Amino acid sequence: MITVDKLGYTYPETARPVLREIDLNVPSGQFLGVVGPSGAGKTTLAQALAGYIPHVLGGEVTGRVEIGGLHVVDTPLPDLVTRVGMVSQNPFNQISGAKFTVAEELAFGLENLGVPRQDMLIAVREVLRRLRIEHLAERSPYELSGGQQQLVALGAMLVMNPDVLVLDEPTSQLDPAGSRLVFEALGELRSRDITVVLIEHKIERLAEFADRVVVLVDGELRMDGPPGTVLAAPELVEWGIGHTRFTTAAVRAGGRWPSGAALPVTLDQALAGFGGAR
Ligand SMILES: Nc1ncnc2c1ncn2[C@@H]1O[C@H](COP(=O)(O)OP(=O)(O)OP(=O)(O)O)[C@@H](O)[C@H]1O
Repeated sequence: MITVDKLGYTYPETARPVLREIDLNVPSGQFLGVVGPSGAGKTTLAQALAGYIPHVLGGEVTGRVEIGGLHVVDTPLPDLVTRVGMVSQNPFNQISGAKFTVAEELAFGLENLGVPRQDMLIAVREVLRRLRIEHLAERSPYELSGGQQQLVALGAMLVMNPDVLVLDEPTSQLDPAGSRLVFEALGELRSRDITVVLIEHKIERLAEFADRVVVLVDGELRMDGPPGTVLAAPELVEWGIGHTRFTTAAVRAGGRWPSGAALPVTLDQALAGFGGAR
């Protein structure tokens, strides 16, 4: 569970806060999507949730961020990493550099925690299977494509079984099939009560998989609600985020979209609406 209370943040050596008065409660097991235009503060928010802010990046934090009851500012990073995992935009930066194979890389975090070898092997095998990367197990993490590295970076977090997983565009380098696989794997985390915060430009995927979506604009949370409501809001166009193809089609269809029906954000909703209009 995540509790954010009036969070504000200013980077070191800058004057203007990039996060302002953010209030956000995310219950255990919820899949939250975060959208917003470039420069809105999404990555900064992710870093504040994962404790990189202020523990690595410094700067000035106001308000509170709590992860599972731990106050992030007061908790040393090594204590936070067992609770919250972060997959950053650039998977290459997440490779430890200490290991020769993908399987060893995935085991690295558990090894540091002193998890018995047999349990470690079972956990690594399970993650390799879930992300369908068994064939990469003996490869060097440095030889992989960007998309494959994204899967390994995600696997390295999944294997730790954190309470909260924060992901910053984890599928940006993946093909559609790989991207779907990641969204499905994240969707399954609900049943393990893991909270997922996903920053994502692919809003069609969020429409399909997220329980809730928040919109960050210029460091402020401007909208918060179910994907069907938030992603169809007219303001998203004005803010440069845009709509899904299904919403756009219904808007452009004019009178052919049933009057009074909510605009669709997924393919199924669009088919149901247009089918009903026939
Ligand atoms: N290390 C830093 N020092 C100073 N300012 C920074 C730093 N990192 C980011 N910023 C500024 O903070 C603001 C928010 O940046 P952030 O990367 O969080 O936005 P974003 O919504 O993730 O954007 P994008 O979608 O382009 O990744 C921007 O104005 C950016 O220039």
